[in-house]
This record gives sequence, C-alpha cells and structure tokens, in this order.
Amino acid sequence: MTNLREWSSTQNEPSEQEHITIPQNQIDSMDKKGRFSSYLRSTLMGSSGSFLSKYFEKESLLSLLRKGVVRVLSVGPTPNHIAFILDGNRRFAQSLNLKEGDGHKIGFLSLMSMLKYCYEMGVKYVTIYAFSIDNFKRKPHEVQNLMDLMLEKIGESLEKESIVNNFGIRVHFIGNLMLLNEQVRAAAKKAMAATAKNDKAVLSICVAYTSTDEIVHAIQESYYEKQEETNELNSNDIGVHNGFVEKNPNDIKVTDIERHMYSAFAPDPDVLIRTSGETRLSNFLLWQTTHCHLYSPSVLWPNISFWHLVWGILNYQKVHSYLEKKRKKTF
Ligand SMILES: CC(C)=CCC/C(C)=C/CC/C(C)=C/COP(=O)(O)OP(=O)(O)O
Repeated sequence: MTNLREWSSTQNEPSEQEHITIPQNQIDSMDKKGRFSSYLRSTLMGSSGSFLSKYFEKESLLSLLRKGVVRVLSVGPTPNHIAFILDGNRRFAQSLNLKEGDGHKIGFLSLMSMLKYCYEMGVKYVTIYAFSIDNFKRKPHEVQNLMDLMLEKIGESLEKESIVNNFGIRVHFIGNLMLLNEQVRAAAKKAMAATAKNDKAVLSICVAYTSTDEIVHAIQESYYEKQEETNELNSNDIGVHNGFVEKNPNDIKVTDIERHMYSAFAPDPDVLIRTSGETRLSNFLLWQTTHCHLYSPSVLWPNISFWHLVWGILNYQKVHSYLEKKRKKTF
C-alpha cells in the first residue's frame, strides 16, 4: 500500500483553484466577526456553491478528512514553526473585479483557516508578514484601509469566541511599532498584554517590519548594552597581555544580536510559505531562515487551502534530515 508521503512524490503540487466569481454583496455581507455567508464559504472551499443544502454535511466530511490527513502527517516530523508571506491579495481582488481592499478582507479569512490548520497539526509557532515598512509607500488610502482592517481584527481577536482564545495563542507584534499610528499601536500592545499568559501556541505578526530594520535594531541594542558594560570595566583588563592582543570581552557577538532580535522568543522557522509563486524573501526573516524550507505555491493568498499547507509540510518532511544535518554542522 502506498502511504501519503510516497504518493505525494508522484503527484504535482495542488493547483490553483479555478477563478471563482464572488458577488460583491456577499463580501459586503461579512459580519463584524469576519464570518462569511455560507454561500461564500462554500464557494471559497471549492464547491460550485450550488448545493448549499449539503454545506454542513460537506463541512463535517472535510473536517474528518483533514483529521485523517493530519494523523498521517504526524508520523513524520511536524514543523515547530511555520512562517507565511501573504502575497497576492490585491491581485486576487483585481482578478475578480472586487473592490480594492476586499482581497485583504478575504485574505484575512484565509489566514484564520491557516492558523487553525497549523495549530491543529501541532505547529506551535506561526509568524506572518502582515505589513512591511516598504508597504508604507503604497497609496495613502490603501495603507489606511489595511490599518483599519488590522485595527478591527485585532479588536475581534480578543473576543471570547476568537481563534486566539480557542487555541490559547500568545500574540506578539513584531517590527518598528513606532511607525504605526497611535490607535493600531495601542491595539497591538493591548493584544500582547491580554494574551501574555497564553502558552499553547504563539502567533507573531510582523507589522512595520523588515528584516534589515530588525537586524539594525538588534545591533544598536547590543551596542548600547556593551557600552554600559564597557564603562564598568577597568581599562587595564583589556588590551595587550603577554604580547597578545586580547579580544575585548565586550565585543558584540552573534549571540548578543540574536538576543536582541524582535523575534528572539521564537525558534527559527522550519518552513516558509510564500504564495503567488514568488521565491524572494522580500526582507522577511533573513537572519532566521538559513535552514528553512521555502515553499512557494503559485496560488494567490486568499485561495490558499489546507492542501497547500499539507504539501508544504510533506516537502519539508522529505528534506528534514538533510536540513537537520546542515543545521548541526553550523554549530
Ligand atoms: C489583522 C491582520 C494580521 C491582517 C492581515 C491581513 C492581510 C491579508 C495582510 C496582507 C498585507 C500585504 C501587504 C500583503 C502583500 O501584498 P498584497 O497581497 O497586498 O498585494 P499583491 O497582490 O500586490 O501581492
């Protein structure tokens, strides 16, 4: 009998769903909790949308199927940390003639599904690239729309029935938060404080983030720390001793920089999934991805499905022992 992993090596990656048509009124009908009408949900799940009566039946069958697949996957190594670059939301909206900004609203729902699947699979850490420092260069109303969406969703994430509370997720906002407007910054801080005691899973949301900014910030922090320590040191303790130039014990080391990274609390990601077929890292987690498996399905972010995640993990499992060897060799 062929197991899932063997079978996968004979298959192509999940294809992009056929383009679907979502009536504008369905998007507008998204209620405050971010729920879609059942029609849109079933449409996004890949059905024709015409057999609404079978929706719940189909939903429970899918959930059973998902559970089965997760069990098979759990035979192999489960990634501890998955990072996502949510690419293609605007292109998705354009391709369906949706209002500007609707791509991101639907993208947010895909994000919720992905988080649920990841945490159900036992992935403890998820990191997402929600807004880069470069994204501030977009048209002002586009930036504003994204900030409004974030504000709304951060607020909802603290409600009792949210995914954050259901999975016991600790939320971190990572990046140069001073670049955010006051409202979003305050909401982000509130969410971090409110979830600080959650310990089942961790979600890092990179906003106003670039990797180069994170690295510069960490070097600066290390420098200030060392400066303080150096001031306390007796100048006779360093310099030339017995003909050898001794290294200043307060020189900045790689471990110092790592300690001061915004993302220092999380292990390096095992898998990075970037949608829309792009294979660039776009200044995301450059320091942390040396031994990370990159998977870039051609699907646009709002169309990402459970099967793309499964495919990404199966591919990671195939290269896992090689990556582990590489990782060990660098220490
Ligand atoms: C609360 C919260 C975390 C919300 C996040 C919502 C979300 C889906 C954010 C993605 C933002 C973004 C700038 C994606 C990249 O380009 P693009 O997808 O805008 O456009 P593209 O089609 O040009 O790649």
